[in-house]
Amino acid sequence: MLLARCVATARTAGLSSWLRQPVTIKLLVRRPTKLVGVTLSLVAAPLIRQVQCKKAPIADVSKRAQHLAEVYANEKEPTLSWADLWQLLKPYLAWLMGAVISAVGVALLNIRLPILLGELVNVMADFVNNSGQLDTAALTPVAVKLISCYGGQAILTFAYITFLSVLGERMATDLRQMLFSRLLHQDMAFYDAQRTGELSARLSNDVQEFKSSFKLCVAQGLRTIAQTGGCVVSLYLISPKMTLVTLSTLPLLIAAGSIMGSLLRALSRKAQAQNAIAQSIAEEAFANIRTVRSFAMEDSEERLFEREVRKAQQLNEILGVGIGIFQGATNFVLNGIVLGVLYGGSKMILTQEITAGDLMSFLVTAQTIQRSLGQLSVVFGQAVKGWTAGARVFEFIHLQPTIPLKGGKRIPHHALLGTIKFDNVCFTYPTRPGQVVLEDLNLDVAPGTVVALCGPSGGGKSTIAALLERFYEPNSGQISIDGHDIRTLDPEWLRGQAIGLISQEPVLFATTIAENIRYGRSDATDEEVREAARLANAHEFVTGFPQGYNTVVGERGVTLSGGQKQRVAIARALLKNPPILILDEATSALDAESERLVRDALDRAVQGRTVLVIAHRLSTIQNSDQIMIIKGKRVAEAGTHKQLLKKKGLYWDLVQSQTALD
Ligand SMILES: Nc1ncnc2c1ncn2[C@@H]1O[C@H](COP(=O)(O)OP(=O)(O)OP(=O)(O)O)[C@@H](O)[C@H]1O
Repeated sequence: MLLARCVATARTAGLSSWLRQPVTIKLLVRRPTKLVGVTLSLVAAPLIRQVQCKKAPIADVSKRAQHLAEVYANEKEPTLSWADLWQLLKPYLAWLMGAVISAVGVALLNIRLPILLGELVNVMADFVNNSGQLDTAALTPVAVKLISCYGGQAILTFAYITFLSVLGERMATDLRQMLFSRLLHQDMAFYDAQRTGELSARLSNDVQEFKSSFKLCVAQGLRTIAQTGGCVVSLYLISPKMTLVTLSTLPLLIAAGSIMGSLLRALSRKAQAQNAIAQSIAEEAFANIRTVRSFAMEDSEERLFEREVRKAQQLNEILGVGIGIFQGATNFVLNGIVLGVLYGGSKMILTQEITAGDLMSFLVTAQTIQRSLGQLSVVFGQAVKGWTAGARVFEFIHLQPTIPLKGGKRIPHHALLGTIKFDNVCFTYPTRPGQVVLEDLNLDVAPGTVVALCGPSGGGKSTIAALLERFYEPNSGQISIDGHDIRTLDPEWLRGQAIGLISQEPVLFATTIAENIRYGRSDATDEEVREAARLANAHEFVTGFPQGYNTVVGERGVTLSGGQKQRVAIARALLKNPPILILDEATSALDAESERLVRDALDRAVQGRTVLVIAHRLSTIQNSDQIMIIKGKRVAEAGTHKQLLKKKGLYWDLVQSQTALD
């Protein structure tokens, strides 16, 4: 095919006629140039095609991870206080005490067991040496003690594991609930700055890590500490002098341990932050899977995730090495101490301060301590991780929102007219303090009227709606409803009953249609839900589904069309029956038929309410009682459609641009 194309192209280039022509200088120069050009293009075209057909190179999406890393690097290190821990443990003190007593009991039995075994060996050695007969009278008490000890150990082990499991699970549940509740209460500005992946990482991974570490620390830590304490007493009984000399090394050990501990904590924090970055990337990819798919970015996302997960792996490996060094060094130092005891002890034997038997007992007990401390260093490594995880959880639990969710005045439903007033409102978003969005904005909305807010994109229309719902506080100025400053009104009442918001991209929950509509008012009857759906032009399509109102809509309502989602959202808002309604470009994302249905529903919805319509379409704008053009951080023009048309100016420009759109 390529060859055929070559020939054809050569023909069009006039190869045969060129060959038949008389040779001139001009011809010699011009035609070969043309031919070379054609030949080159013949060769180049498939190559270019091939290059174009090749899959686009994987885009560099690393900035996302880089941005996340910067966010984490700028965070200050969260801390966990003993008071936090106490607050968490207080309701479960009985379980904790049960666990502590059982764990210490197991430890004490562990100290007792070797002694009993020794006694048993002595009794057996006695009858082997002396009579050769089994002396059951001497053997039975020791055997009974030993069996009771084993039995006690089994029961206590069962008890402390059970107590700890109950305690750990209840504490983790409380922690999750506390964190979730505190997160739900945070200001919108907090959510503007946070990532959902990070929040869910704290809610699941960090709480899990904290719980496991706590259980391990109480179980193993307590046992080993009790064991060590018991052995130190035994040591003291054998030789007070040698015990005190050995213990004098403790402050040095503790100091070294603390330094190492803080290094490990820093490492652990880094590793956990990196885990959260990887999780954020995965969650974002899942949440935006349609965008990922439609841009064929699976490979890029995969690469990005792999890179970040590998970084997390490396940091965790370094942390593992750090913990390994710590444990190795601890063992080395402890062995050194045992050696030192041997050296000092042999000198004491020479000076007849202790017997060789005492030295032997001292060494065996010291070795038990050494083993316990070795285990303790493992516990310590885990404690570092748990402490960091706990600190990350409590960091958000301690965060105080600036706008409360509850508390304040409520205007009775029958007395609420729905007058809205913005007085010299200035506002900048907390996450972008350098950009003034509204400056001395004044706005008056009479009760029961429909006011269209229009104007250029980014002018601040949605911001006005957000301020009215008190998602943010204005920097200065006042917003009032029926003359009441909204800061004095109960936000729960304001958002839950006074104002209904229908936005451009309504989000539904992954449950049935009925439940999604009932989100507007949880005590609504089935008939009220249906009535709201009828008003919102949703009843017909809902009953067309095989499962009707019990149809599950998928995550964020993904299994419904845009228009259907919008109508369910309108039904949800109508069920609330709010005196003030905000329609934030509620129909702009719909096709003509869906828009007709939705607009029809909205026309019914606005009856008898004060309505703020954030509108782009001329048909919506001109049907409003009043039009306000938001431009230059304030209301640039206001009036009815007719009044503004007379003035021409800004509104005229808008009408011109919108006519084409409509
Ligand atoms: N959460 C936020 N944090 C920081 N800045 C924001 C936030 N939301 C909006 N902005 C900025 O505030 C300005 C006003 O945005 P707003 O959404 O109110 O405009 P709009 O008039 O509704 O625009 P559009 O018609 O395009 O929806 C814009 O410059 C926008 O970038």
